[in-house]
Amino acid sequence: MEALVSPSTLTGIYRAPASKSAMQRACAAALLRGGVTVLQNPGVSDDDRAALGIIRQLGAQVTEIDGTIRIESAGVQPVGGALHCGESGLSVRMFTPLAALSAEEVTITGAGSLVRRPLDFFDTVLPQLGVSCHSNDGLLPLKVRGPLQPRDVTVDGSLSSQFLTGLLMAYSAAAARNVTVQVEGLNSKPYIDLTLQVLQDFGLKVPRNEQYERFVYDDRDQPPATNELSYPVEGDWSGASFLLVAAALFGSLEIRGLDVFSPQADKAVLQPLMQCGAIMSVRTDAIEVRSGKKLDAFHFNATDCPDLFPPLVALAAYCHGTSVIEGVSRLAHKESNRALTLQEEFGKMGLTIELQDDLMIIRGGGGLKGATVSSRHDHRIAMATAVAALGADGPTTITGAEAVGKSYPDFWRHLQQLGATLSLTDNPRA
Ligand SMILES: O=C(O)C1=C[C@@H](OP(=O)(O)O)[C@@H](O)[C@H](O)C1
Ligand SMILES: C=C(OP(=O)(O)O)C(=O)O
Repeated sequence: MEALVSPSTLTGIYRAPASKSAMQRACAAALLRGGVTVLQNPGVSDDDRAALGIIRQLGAQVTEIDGTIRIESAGVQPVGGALHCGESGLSVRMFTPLAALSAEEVTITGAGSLVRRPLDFFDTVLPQLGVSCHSNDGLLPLKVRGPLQPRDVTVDGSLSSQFLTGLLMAYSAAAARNVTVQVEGLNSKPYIDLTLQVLQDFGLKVPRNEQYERFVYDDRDQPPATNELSYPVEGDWSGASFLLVAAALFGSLEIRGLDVFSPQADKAVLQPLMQCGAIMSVRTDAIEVRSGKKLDAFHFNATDCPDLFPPLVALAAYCHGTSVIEGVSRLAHKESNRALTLQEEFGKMGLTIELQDDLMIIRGGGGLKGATVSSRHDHRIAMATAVAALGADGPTTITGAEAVGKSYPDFWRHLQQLGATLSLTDNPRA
């Protein structure tokens, strides 16, 4: 699919979609806690659908009722011995240790860019926990056979926090006692806060977080969950960050459905927006953002919130001066190698981006030109180029526009509803 986006301004009230990070964790936690959970405001992205499919494959009954999702579970009980993770990095990394709670062999597969994303962590760590694990040289498909036994272990958290999320969920489900997960070089730390928050919300055992270096399970038992749990999935700061940036540059939006106290990493988008001088008012019920001021360059460290690079590149393109975003090394293993993809695709619109070690240096304020760019099958590249296109000197064609489905299938419709001039066609050129 192609999106043709013309220069436009956005106005109105915007409601953020459900966070896929929160939704996928909620699916896992509902499977693990057992009994009945009803998810309110469930996510509808491809990654959310993958997580729902996975918990079915792990034995849960999932029913959609009047815009909610009812999950009934008796714990991890694999059905059919296969897990399909779609293109979701979080799903493969979080659900693999959960599948390994069972004594049955489970084969884990994925699609698209996921088949190139590293999983060596499991080859190293799972055998130390009594799990037999065979990967395709550190890639999918994976075969695991548990049952996983929580033990003291030291793991590497530098490539991705998602492995640790999976491990902590598995330890909590196995009611780990007197064991410690030690982590070296953890990145994307707020995602672990979100994991711990979800464990807490679902009544699962929560380890003590010692400076993101040790996660300590004490000797207490966790009381069994009894009552039905109704869980509202929180709004998505990651998807909304594109609209926050768009409003700061080209319009005026009242953004609702975001929890300003959320542990989500991408809430940090407010910092560079404030630093560059965006006109904003942040309240607990809504965030108002509008354009109208010349924005200045900013310096921001995105090591712990790497998904903010794409929207922040769109922001930096229109900020006057040289903006610097730190944390480039975190982008190598996303849906695309995002540092290079951003450099190449924004380059087509006339933006100069330099990559220097861990720094992305963006020379903004010179205006962008309408061009033909590709999402490179990466949802966040499609959304970032769309935001940038709103201020370009002519129309921009974004090929592979369907990529947004991974996290935010309503993205194009929402942009249109807020006043963007855009059309979608089914041309499959990518
Ligand atoms: O746990 C999560 O929900 C995620 C963690 C982050 O990954 P890393 O920990 O690999 O940085 C983030 O980039 C990804 O989109 C979602
Ligand atoms: C990298 C992402 O997700 P995941 O790692 O879960 O595939 C993302 O949403 O940008």
